[in-house]
Amino acid sequence: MTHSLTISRPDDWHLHLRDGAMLDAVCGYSSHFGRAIIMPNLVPPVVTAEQAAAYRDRILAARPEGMTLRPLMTLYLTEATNPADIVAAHAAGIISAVKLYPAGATTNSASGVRDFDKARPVFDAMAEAGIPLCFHGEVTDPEVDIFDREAVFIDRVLEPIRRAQPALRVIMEHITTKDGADYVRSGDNIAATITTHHLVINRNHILVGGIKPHYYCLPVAKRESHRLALREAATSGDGRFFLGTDSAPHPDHAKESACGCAGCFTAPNTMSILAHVFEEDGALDKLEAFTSLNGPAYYGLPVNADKIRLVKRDTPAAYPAKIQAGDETVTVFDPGYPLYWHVEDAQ
Ligand SMILES: NC(=O)N[C@@H](CC(=O)O)C(=O)O
Ligand SMILES: [Zn+2]
Ligand SMILES: [Zn+2]
Repeated sequence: MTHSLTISRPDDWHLHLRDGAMLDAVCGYSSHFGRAIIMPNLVPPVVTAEQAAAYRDRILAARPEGMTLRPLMTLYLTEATNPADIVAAHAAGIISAVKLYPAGATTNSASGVRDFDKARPVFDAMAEAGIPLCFHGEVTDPEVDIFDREAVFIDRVLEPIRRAQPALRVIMEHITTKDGADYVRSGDNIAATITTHHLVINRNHILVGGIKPHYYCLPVAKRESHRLALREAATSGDGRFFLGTDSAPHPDHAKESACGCAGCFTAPNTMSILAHVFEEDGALDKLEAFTSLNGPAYYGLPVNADKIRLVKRDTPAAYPAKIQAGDETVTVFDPGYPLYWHVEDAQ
């Protein structure tokens, strides 16, 4: 039996496209998406409107022929960020959001924020201008267990910031816990992205039977009960949860290392995996809300006017196990099962 489903073109509300040869190699794999929030954690980070505009132009130039993805740019918040610069970049249409990395929390986050009080003037200006703030929500305190860092971030950092500035529009990026999902449901002006891979893997996938570097990302996947809580949130249709793939390519040599870096590259098979996951949970009717409706509603943008079609066939969808990026390879996320949902453009 062939099933098919036509949905508004999805958006990716959290995407790493990198730069240079890696950008050229990965950009085309996000072609099913209408728009993507582009993460600013380049080396050096994207901290000025000029850098964001130049990066946007490099992304537009890297799109293969016929690809329509519109990059929505972000600025990387540092302790030196001037509130007026953010407001001006947003008013000029150069940026759609600002990204806050706690210093040292994840890949290329060394220039992030250490003392959150220093960013209060930025939070106030963003609240007034209605600019969304995306958080990598983990504390970096070495005393806090890595599996607890998201939950502790909510209590120690996010809740005090939101209490001081309730009008700030917050997105908790890539939530990995039931705590995160529950917190998002508990208030106003808060939403969360959920990645494809956190709907598929728990921490056993990373550690049982040998260490699997290609399943290591940050925040690290948690125990099964948390994965199930994320599945419930994503497939519920609740407008506060939407897709941010966090597709984060790294060269294989950097991941398959004694100190392997964090990130899963999911762009090539994300929509096929999501259709599989939503079908498994009897929630295919909620897929469009998660991938195509809830994100634009929270960001105050229109839903994409065009559509894509997902077709379930008897033969698995083909995607590469690895891609070439310059003289390096990048491994594509393996969900561990064949994917029968194929993605097509629809009229
Ligand atoms: N998610 C990851 O594990 N890695 C991301 C950074 C991030 O989103 O935290 C990356 O840039 O590689
Ligand atoms: Zn992150
Ligand atoms: Zn990310």
